[in-house]
Amino acid sequence: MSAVVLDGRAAAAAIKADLAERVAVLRARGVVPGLGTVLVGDDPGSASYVGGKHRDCAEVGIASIRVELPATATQAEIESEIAQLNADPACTGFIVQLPLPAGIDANRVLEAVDPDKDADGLHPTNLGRLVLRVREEITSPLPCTPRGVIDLLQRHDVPLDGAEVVVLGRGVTVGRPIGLLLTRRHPNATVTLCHTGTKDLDEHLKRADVIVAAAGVAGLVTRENVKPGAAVLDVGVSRVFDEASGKNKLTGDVALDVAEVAGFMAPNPGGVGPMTRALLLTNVVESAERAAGLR
Ligand SMILES: Nc1nc2c(c(=O)[nH]1)N[C@@H](CN(C=O)c1ccc(C(=O)N[C@@H](CCC(=O)O)C(=O)O)cc1)CN2
Repeated sequence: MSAVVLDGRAAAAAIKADLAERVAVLRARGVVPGLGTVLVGDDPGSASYVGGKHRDCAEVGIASIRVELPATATQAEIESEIAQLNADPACTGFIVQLPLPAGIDANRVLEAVDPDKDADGLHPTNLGRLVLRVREEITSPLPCTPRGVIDLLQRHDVPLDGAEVVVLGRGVTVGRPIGLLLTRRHPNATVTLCHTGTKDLDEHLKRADVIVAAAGVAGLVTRENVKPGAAVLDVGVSRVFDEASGKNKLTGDVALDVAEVAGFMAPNPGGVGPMTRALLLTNVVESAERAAGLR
């Protein structure tokens, strides 16, 4: 078997084309959506992700506001920049790029963001809304990577009703929120949250119809622990030394030969990453539409 590729680049391009039309409608009404980013420190990976977010903004007509602080910035300095973005009418949504330097309390930083401008959907109020009022449509920003994972599965008609879904990783951007969102959208999916400390991980993986691997451990999922026909989405990122180039290389959680047994596979790169970026823009446009009374 050779897996159907869950092509995040193609799906993200379609989402961005739709957003460009919606931004044009907003602009015609005098509303210009604006994404703010707060980047603290000089991590090249984070700088590159933030750069990508602003290129995406330019593509769909969203204005960009960039805040950059040195790695020595204090908690108070970061929170002061957040307060300014909260108050800035040109900024309709913003994010603080994670991870933050050691010594900064990321929870306090996330809590300082106005929940209505929380483009990452990671404010406690917005995460809490995933738990409450389960029979109502969610009208607040949603966490981007979980939303991207579910969108990619739905676009390819991967069955989720009654599916056994194993999420690998307990981080705040993917592992913890994805079960909350998935069971809102597909109440009959059974979601198991596993991690590097899970006993008998292999048994959980072998039972799964869908695996979302976000543990950040290179090659953790191998073809031996994947059920034939399962959907496997590689969201993990780790840097591994590459003998050939003498440099560190970005590597996912899923071994490449898993594609020989899986039914669907979201590769890394080219799978969920581009969806994370596209859904961030979606959150910004949706916030602007809500503020303009269009939703
Ligand atoms: N505030 C946030 N910080 C972080 C998030 C987040 O969602 N919000 N997620 C990650 C980083 N991230 C976005 O910020 C992100 C990571 C990867 C990609 C992506 O498109 N990756 C490409 C490959 C890129 C490469 O080769 O360097 C892909 O998968 O094809 C987008 C966004 C942590 N921080």
